[in-house]
Amino acid sequence: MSKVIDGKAVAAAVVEDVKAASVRLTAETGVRPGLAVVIVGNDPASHVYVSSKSRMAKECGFASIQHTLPETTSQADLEALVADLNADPAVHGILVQLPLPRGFDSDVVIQSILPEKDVDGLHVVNAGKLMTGDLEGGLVSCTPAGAMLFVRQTHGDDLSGLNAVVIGRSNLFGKPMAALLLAANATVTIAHSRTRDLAGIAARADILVAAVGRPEMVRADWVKPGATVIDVGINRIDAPERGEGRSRLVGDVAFAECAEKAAVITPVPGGVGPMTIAMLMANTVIAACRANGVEAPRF
Ligand SMILES: Nc1nc2c(c(=O)[nH]1)N[C@@H](CN(C=O)c1ccc(C(=O)N[C@@H](CCC(=O)O)C(=O)O)cc1)CN2
Repeated sequence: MSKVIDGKAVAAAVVEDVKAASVRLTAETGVRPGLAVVIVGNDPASHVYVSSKSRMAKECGFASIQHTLPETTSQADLEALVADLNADPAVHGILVQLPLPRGFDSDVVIQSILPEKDVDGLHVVNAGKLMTGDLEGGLVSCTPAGAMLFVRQTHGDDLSGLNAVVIGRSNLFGKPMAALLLAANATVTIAHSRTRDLAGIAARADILVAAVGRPEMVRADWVKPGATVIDVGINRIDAPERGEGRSRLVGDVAFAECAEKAAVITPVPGGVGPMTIAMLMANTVIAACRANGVEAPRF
């Protein structure tokens, strides 16, 4: 049986470090880190995530400003809000919750955020810094940064000689995760829906990362004995065994059978998910430190 990573505990430890860095910054400069969280529309899951982000920001001692906009907001109005937040010196981090409602051009909105305030790490400047191995100069996307912390805690900072396979090639996760693994000297393969022999490629991975959004797609025969398996999927499936109309969360990995073969594995829920919000707090305090000429903490 493998070691199951407790994402909530790791996230809580990150948040403690963020709080300490926030206190230090305020003591040295009188500045409180400021995080602006923007949500458009009524998606219930997005509202839950945004409330958690705002609550966690307050816990970290940040000034947290939530902008809740109706679905009828125009692209121009959203971009105007981002421009105001860019110009506000009390705001060090700007987060636009994704997905935006149909009709918005998310990419244009994300690229309108100043790179130094892009605490989601999605601006092309931050993506470019990550791609060129400049991990300290930019801001790294939160979920991959969290998943990478698990990998570093398991294998150390140098992954030389290890094969890593990332299944999924999204800008939000797959590509930045692959870049982080590469920067740590892993031999990295990005696999996706058009990859031939996905199972065979996955089975060669010392570090297998699944981010495809397909419930329990990764089966035991995809896992190399002794591998580290990081599950980034969050899929809600019907659970009639829990009663009529009930559902449950599962990852992209068939947890029970894969745990028999892996040395280390993350659960869903309680694995990578909680790290997303913790690393957002980390990025915000980093951005606030940099904006005020104070050495930024490393996570
Ligand atoms: N602007 C962004 N939008 C979105 C991001 C993001 O990083 N930036 N990521 C996701 C949603 N997300 C945060 O925004 C997020 C997803 C999941 C969790 C989490 O803790 N999940 C729990 C389970 C929660 C549940 O019970 O439903 C877990 O895995 O344990 C936190 C944040 C898309 N949008």
